[in-house]
Amino acid sequence: MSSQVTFHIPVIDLTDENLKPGTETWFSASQLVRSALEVNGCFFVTNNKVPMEICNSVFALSKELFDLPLHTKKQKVSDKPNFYYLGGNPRVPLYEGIGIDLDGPSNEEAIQKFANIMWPSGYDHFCEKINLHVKLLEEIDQTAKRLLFDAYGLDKNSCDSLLESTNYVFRGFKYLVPQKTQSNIGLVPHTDSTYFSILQQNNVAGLEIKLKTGEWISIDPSPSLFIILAGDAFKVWSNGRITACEHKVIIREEKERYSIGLFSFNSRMVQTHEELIDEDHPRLYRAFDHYEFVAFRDTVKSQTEISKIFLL
Ligand SMILES: O=C(O)CCC(=O)C(=O)O
Ligand SMILES: [Fe+2]
Repeated sequence: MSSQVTFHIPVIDLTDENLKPGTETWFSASQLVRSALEVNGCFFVTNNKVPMEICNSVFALSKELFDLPLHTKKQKVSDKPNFYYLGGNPRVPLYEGIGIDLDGPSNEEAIQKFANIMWPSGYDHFCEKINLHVKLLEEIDQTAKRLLFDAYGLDKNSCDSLLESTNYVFRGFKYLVPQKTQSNIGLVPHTDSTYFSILQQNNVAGLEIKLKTGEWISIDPSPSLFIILAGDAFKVWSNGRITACEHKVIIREEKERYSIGLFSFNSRMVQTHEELIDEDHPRLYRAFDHYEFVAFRDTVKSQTEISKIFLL
């Protein structure tokens, strides 16, 4: 079992053949995942099953998508807040993001619907490759969540219902190279509203995360290394045990940067898991509608204000 440590952040090999529920390997990986999420709110995953050929196609397709005219990218693709095109924000002028609302767990129709809006005459190659990649990322997401649930020794049925109520959004990002007079901030420090955000870079660095110590570290941009960040929803679900990982994007290279990610939300309410509430750990947070929270946090600028929103 791989437990190589990068800046004290473990790397879990999800393709390890011995990684099966009930084994010693599973148990030790689940403890690593739990402690990594409680301390720094993130860990790395390697998955040799994700063929580089698919990753390369997906990054090439993401570039094609961003090359479309602005009015095409800005078309309405989802009713959910932020599950669509974002760009032209004067606070982060280098940044562009575009989302595919998967409308539940992996859903070929949703990808097709998105592709038909962007390319009205159809684009089967886009649908095929994105669908394959999303499926692999979803497998990573669900295995990582099961490892976490087992580390807390939780009831399987209630955890299954959390997985079933997941709504994924697959997003691509593009960052311009800053001009001489421009700031190199790609994205300001923030936590995500998600349970997990699984991020993949494409050889151009930029993603930085804040450790518990307060130190910011830059994440290796290799496309074969995925980073899983815990977001606000897991902090609330875990009754404050899990840290929502603060991160930002800083463009330090003279190259356009592309990244992609799978983000998990709840199509119902986000609430604290009952088994994680007891006399020693009284309930800290109120339940909330995930999409209302996403919409609300857009109106609030400070991270401190955001983390107080769901406190009782
Ligand atoms: O581009 C990246 O690597 C990070 C994107 C991100 O943090 C976000 O969209 O919330
Ligand atoms: Fe983020």
